[in-house]
Amino acid sequence: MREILTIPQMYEADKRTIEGGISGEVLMENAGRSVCQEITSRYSPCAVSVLCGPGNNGGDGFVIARLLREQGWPVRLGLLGEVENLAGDARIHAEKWVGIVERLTPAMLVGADLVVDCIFGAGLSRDIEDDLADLVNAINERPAPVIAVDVPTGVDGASGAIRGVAVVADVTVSFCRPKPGHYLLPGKDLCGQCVIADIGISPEIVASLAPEIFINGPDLWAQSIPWPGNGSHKYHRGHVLALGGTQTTGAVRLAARGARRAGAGLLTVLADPPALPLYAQDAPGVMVAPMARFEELMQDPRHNAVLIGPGAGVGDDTRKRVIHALHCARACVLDADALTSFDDEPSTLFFAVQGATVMTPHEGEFKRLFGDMAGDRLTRARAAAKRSGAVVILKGADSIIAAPDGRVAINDVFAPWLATAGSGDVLAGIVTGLLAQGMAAFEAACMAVWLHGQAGQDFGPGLIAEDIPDALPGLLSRLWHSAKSGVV
Ligand SMILES: NC(=O)C1=CN([C@@H]2O[C@H](COP(=O)(O)OP(=O)(O)OC[C@H]3O[C@@H](n4cnc5c(N)ncnc54)[C@H](OP(=O)(O)O)[C@@H]3O)[C@@H](O)[C@H]2O)[C@@H](O)CC1
Ligand SMILES: [K+]
Repeated sequence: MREILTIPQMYEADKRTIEGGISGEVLMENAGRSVCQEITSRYSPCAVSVLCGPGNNGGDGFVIARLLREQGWPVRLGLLGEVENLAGDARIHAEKWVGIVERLTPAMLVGADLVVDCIFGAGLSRDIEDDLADLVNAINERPAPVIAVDVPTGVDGASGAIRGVAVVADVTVSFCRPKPGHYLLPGKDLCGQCVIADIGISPEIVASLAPEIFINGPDLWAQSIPWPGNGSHKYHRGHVLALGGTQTTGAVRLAARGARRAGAGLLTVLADPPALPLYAQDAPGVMVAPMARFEELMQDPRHNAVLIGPGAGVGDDTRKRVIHALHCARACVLDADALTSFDDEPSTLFFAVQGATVMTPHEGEFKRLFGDMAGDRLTRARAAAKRSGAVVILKGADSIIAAPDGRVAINDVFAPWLATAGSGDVLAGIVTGLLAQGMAAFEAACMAVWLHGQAGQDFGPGLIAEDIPDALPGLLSRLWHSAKSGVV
């Protein structure tokens, strides 16, 4: 279940299921029952207030209220608007509710031990304002736990944006597959624990929608990991050229360690002669060569992956080296200064992309290179990948990995410890190390972001960038043992 459905895909899945013979009324019953089961498995019977909106999210609420009451729970139900104005399946289920329908005001919260938020779901179409905003704030001010149905009211399911105000939920129960808003910030933080319930939409129907958005994880790329075999030698595992700075050497030293720990067979740092001893002394397994030999070394096809950016310096020299590396069609990872060097002429960079290329901008670098694109991070990363022809890793707490062919993954880890100097350099190194071993660009980028995130999550507080490469052997061992036992 790594697929994420967009909101239009979810409506289409609903439609195709109904065409296939399961009625909308039954889907809504299934949705309500799944939420009811989550509630009864987590809480003992207590006073519940079910808050219903005027659409099908509210319709789910009528089912939940009825089923909880049938099990003896004390339930109050409040509706935004009148039952007469409800339509379709929501109307059908509203008419099965035999209790009182109260007005939806903050008075609904008085005495509630548990709140069920069914005000707006996938159909949220504008900001929440006025009395409704007051109600949402009142829900958030009270200590009673909140179960959100589909998405917390106010969270845009497509983007994770907060439309005015939003409910802070303890648990969110959504249906069939997650939506982007469950994984993109800030929405992700408001969902609490996210549960995805099966309401009868078949995997075949989901597959027929050809989902392109995924939660990043081993089942997305583990099959593509190029594990070495008995007959492998170091050249089978690739030879990285990492272009190092003269003044700033730490960035490439960190990146080099990341690339080597990720499995690159050999790694040569190119730098101006005064800096070479520093790189050589830093790690005995690293080779060094003067930067003046870059073009000559690029003629040897065994040098199959190039990292340019960390500590490279912004300007003409970096620009020329990037264009040369891209023209040689080697796997290229472009980070930091390699991206910033093209702020004034991004189309020169995009035009030169031809082989496996991964760009790793953070928000600031992204904006400078791709300009002020419209939309949320997911939409912008996808547009940037299409435009540049490269795999784009838009770094952040919810890193997005987008391929030019439309595939995109959202990373799902909690690792704020990674916000530390040098962490991005290590990530760029890990991507390069995986590309050097022949992994395809999208899979390598996804795996690198996952390894980086897991390293941060596992290590926890106190992490410094140097710790990330050293956490890789443990993570890779886990993946290796899973691969050997056939479990992903
Ligand atoms: N698809 C499926 O597979 C299944 C879906 N199911 C459920 O259906 C839900 C989607 O239902 P939905 O399409 O009726 O949308 P929903 O979220 O109820 O809201 C629409 C209403 O809200 C109103 N409104 C919107 N924003 C507003 C604002 N800021 N302030 C004020 N009003 C605002 C909007 O008004 P309008 O924009 O039309 O003026 C309209 O009246 C989905 O989340 C899931 O829970 C399940 O039953 C199982 C199967
Ligand atoms: K909701």
